Order: sequence, then structure tokens, then C-alpha cells
Amino acid sequence: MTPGARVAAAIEILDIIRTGAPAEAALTRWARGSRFAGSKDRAAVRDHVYDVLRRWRSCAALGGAEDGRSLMLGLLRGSDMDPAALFTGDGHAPNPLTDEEKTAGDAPQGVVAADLPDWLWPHWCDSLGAQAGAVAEVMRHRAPVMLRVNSARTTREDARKALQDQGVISRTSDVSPTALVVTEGARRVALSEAYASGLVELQDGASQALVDELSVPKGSAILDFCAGGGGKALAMAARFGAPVLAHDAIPARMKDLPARAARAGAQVEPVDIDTVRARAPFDLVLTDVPCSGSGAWRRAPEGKWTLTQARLDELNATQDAILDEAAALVGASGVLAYATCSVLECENVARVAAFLTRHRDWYLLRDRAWLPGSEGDGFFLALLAKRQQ
Ligand SMILES: C[S@@+](CC[C@H](N)C(=O)[O-])C[C@H]1O[C@@H](n2cnc3c(N)ncnc32)[C@H](O)[C@@H]1O
Repeated sequence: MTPGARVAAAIEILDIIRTGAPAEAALTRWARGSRFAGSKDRAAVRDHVYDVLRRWRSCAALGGAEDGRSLMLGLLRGSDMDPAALFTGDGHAPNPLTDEEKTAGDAPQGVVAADLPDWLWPHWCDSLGAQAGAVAEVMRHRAPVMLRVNSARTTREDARKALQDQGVISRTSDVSPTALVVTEGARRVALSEAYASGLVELQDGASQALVDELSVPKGSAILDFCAGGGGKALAMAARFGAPVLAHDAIPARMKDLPARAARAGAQVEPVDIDTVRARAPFDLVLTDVPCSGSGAWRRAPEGKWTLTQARLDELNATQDAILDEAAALVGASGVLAYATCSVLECENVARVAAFLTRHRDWYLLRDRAWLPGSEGDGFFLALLAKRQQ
């Protein structure tokens, strides 16, 4: 496909997304119907679509409207590219710009330039203070591709060399002693021998740093209460060299976990809630709760536009309920770790404060927040413990 044809494909997909289709579904449907598109074409089209999703409001402002064609026009203008070079009408490229389109659009201002919804902006500013604008700007760009080196299998330097032999170039990150940032060949990671043999896993840097903050004595009982795909359960198993129980309210989310654990040589056992209760108490319970994902909107930018105040209230209630349920599973001298990939105060310190108000016999050991940037997503972690009687 020519660069222009890729832009035309992105326009078509954006118009489908505007009707309410999830981006992944729209991309998959397009790829199935476009057998002529090679892997580089599919990747380029996907990049266009996701770039617009991260910058929807500013693209609409710069393009003059909210249809797929105007959004792509806005994206190119916002990236200092000349749209006329791609909107040529040649082959499968989009038709040349009309006179109206050539003059349409305005420079985005304020919250439009920040590419956030109006209703969210006050929460964003209250949560991030002087950093609000800078963090919003970070969210308008692609996230780094990061790997966790499986310290149970190899060293970071050896993993880096093994990846390099397979065309994946990476650098070490200061965010965690296990973290690598892929600088070239990101699409080759999943096909590499280093990945297949469990030397590395795809995992964000802040997720790794969060696990680095956890510690347990040898022989401790460890539970990942909201395990999902199991990224943090695997990281804990590698860090502690110990078995980890993994639970999720939607067990199907853990379906790939046994294969991932086998690849990593990690002892992670998916269990149901009855088993969790039977095996309690635990020395460490991690609750990586469902959240707005506001710290990871570079990777899942639709979340920016689908979040509402009502959904945020609902998430806060779920977060409180999970904390209460998980607290009952922690032993007398154990630790409850509360984590979100959110930068919003109402999901972070406010939930911890509400928990401590409901549970007067608990206290905060420490908390830490990571802002999204070149070394990973935005994350929050609070470590809670029971007062000794
Ligand atoms: C942020 S995701 C977890 C991501 C995962 N820890 C990782 O590192 O890949 C939150 C998970 O919590 C699960 N969940 C939601 N409500 C829950 C509940 N009441 N009890 C346990 N898990 C729950 C969701 O199904 C979801 O998989």
C-alpha cells in the first residue's frame, strides 16, 4: 500500500469507530477484508488510527470536523506534515483537499489542546497540580514498548544481547532493574526466541517498579487477587522465587496464565474464590484493581473518551469493595498492596483514605506514584498493614 492508501484505510476505520465500534474490532474487520495489506501496512494503518484516538479533540479542531477524513487531516497538520502530499487522489489515496478543507480548522486551545474531555479536566488538574498540562501532553504520544527480564532465567545484559541477535534493540531503564525499553524492532519481540523461551515478557516499566516495592520473607503465602492476564503475578513469582496464587473475578482473563508461567518457569497457580478463602490468610495480597486506566491511556486511548463521571463513581465503589474483601484475606502481620494504573486522586489516595476510615485497625505503611513518561505508564501503589493488637 502507498502512504496515501494507508491514510485512506485509516479514514475508513475511523468512520467505523465513530459509529461506536471498538477500535480493535474495527481494525480486525478492516484487516480481514484487506488481504492485500501486508504486516507493515497493517501496522502503519493501526498507528494512524491510534494516533488519532490519542489526539481526537485536537485532530478534530485542526481538521475542522469530526469525520474520519477531517480527523486524519488534523492529525497530519498537528504532526507538521503536508496533507496535500498524501491526499492526492492517486491510486487508493484519499481525494485531494477541497478549497473548503484547505482553510478549515483552528488551532486547538486549552483542554482541546490537552486532548482530554471537559468534565475530566478539573479532576485531572486537582490530581496532578502543576504537572497537569505536561502529563496530558505525554498522553498524546505513543507509549514506550517495555520488557521485563525474567531474573529467574537470565540477567538483563544477557537478555539484551539475546534480543539484539534477533533484531530487537533495547536499552536498560532506570525504572526497574528488570526493565528494558525497546528502541528498534518492537514488532519482532513476540516472534523472538528470547520471548518464546521465557527470558523476557512484555510489561510496562511502572508495573515492574511497583513489584520491586513489594517484599516478603521467605516461605510467605502470596496472592494476586485481581490477576487478569497475570503480568504482576508472574513478576512477583520471579522476584520472590516463590509460588503465587492468582485469582480474578473473571477467571477467563487468566486463561493464558498457565502457558505464560510455564514459559517463564514460574509457579503461578490460578485459583477460584473458594480456594482463595480456604488458603487464607496470606502474607501479601496484591489488589491491582479495575480502574479508569488513566495512567495507561497512551496504550488504550479509547478509555479517555469513554470514561464518564458515573463510570468513575462505579469504579470507586468497586475499588472500595475489593479492598474490603482482600483485607479479610491478609494475615495479622501481612501486607495489603493496593495498585491502580491511574493518575486520578479519587482512585488512589482517596480510596486509601476511605479504606483507613472504614478500617481503623489498619494503617498506611507507604505509598508511591509513578507518572507516565519515557520509562512507563502512570501507576499508584499503597502498602497497608494491620495495627498489632
Ligand atoms: C487492572 S486488571 C489486572 C491486571 C493484572 N494484574 C496484570 O498485571 O496484568 C483488574 C482485574 O480485576 C478483576 N476484577 C474486577 N473485579 C474484581 C473482584 N471483585 N475481585 C477480583 N478481581 C476483580 C478484573 O476482571 C480484571 O482482570
